[in-house]
Amino acid sequence: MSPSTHRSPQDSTPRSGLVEEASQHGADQGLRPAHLRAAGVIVDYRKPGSAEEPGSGTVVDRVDLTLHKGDFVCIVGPSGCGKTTFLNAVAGFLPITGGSLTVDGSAVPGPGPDRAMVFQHASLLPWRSVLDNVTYGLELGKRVKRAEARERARDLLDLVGLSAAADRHPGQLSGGMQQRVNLARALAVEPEVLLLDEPFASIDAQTREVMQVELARICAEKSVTALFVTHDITEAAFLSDRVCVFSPRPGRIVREIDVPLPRPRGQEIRKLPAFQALVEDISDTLHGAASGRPDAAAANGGAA
Ligand SMILES: Nc1ncnc2c1ncn2[C@@H]1O[C@H](COP(=O)(O)OP(=O)(O)OP(=O)(O)O)[C@@H](O)[C@H]1O
Repeated sequence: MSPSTHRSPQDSTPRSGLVEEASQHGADQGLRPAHLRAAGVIVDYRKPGSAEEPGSGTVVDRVDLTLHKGDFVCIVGPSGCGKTTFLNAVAGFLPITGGSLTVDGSAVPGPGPDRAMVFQHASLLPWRSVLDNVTYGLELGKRVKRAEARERARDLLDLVGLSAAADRHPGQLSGGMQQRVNLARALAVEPEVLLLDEPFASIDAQTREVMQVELARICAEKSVTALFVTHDITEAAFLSDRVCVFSPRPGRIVREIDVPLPRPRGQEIRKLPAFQALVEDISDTLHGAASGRPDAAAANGGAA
């Protein structure tokens, strides 16, 4: 049997016995309050009053997604399907056109310190030291005294393995090190939810695998709730508690795939047959979704 279960919000037709497992999962999760909830979220880029046909600018289409405290969820989907758009809406950078987005039951009014975003490119301030880059967000918020901010930044640099680089400048760091600083900077504001948009996409494959282990460890240690967008199926399988597969634009969740692999996860997990079966299952679903046959792919994957 596949190591995963599946859930397809747009299709309530039972496809296999695994639907019962998914329902059980839902019932278990239902005992915990939702932390981040997207309910019927629509994002449409069409300008108000535009002569374009209604719906022509729809990029995200009725996305339902619930994350509980400490969940790690990855979003995968074809290029241009709306993954970044959805993440930006959760961050509050973009208004939603329909549905609702809540954190701990309160509507997301716009950007806020409860949600921090890590982008693909580290965009550190080159004239500031590594330590001062990490304290930057805290200085902007002005809620933390300087001494406390520096102490917190030192703890975070320790967590990401960069204590020795605190006084260096970004230009003196490798891409992987810069992205570690970026992560420490995002964690410094102690966000409720960490949003990550392909943060390791421009890092070499070997460093990337190390960073994945580190990120999983850090999120577990800090009980961070994480929503992570990636094109890399192996990365999604390694990091996630659940993988959400989006359809081509307009992006909808065609399937949520549970990842029942134990934690903590080390590099050795990649060699497990269960891991490889999971990667294949996600891949089949993604290719099915991209070719417009998400249900066929989901049924095959779920019943394998
Ligand atoms: N500001 C904007 N105004 C109008 N359309 C936009 C805007 N930003 C993005 N789009 C369109 O929305 C769609 C989804 O873009 P988005 O970047 O969210 O996709 P994605 O799934 O993250 O893509 P990729 O995987 O290639 O990064 C694309 O067709 C894109 O052209």
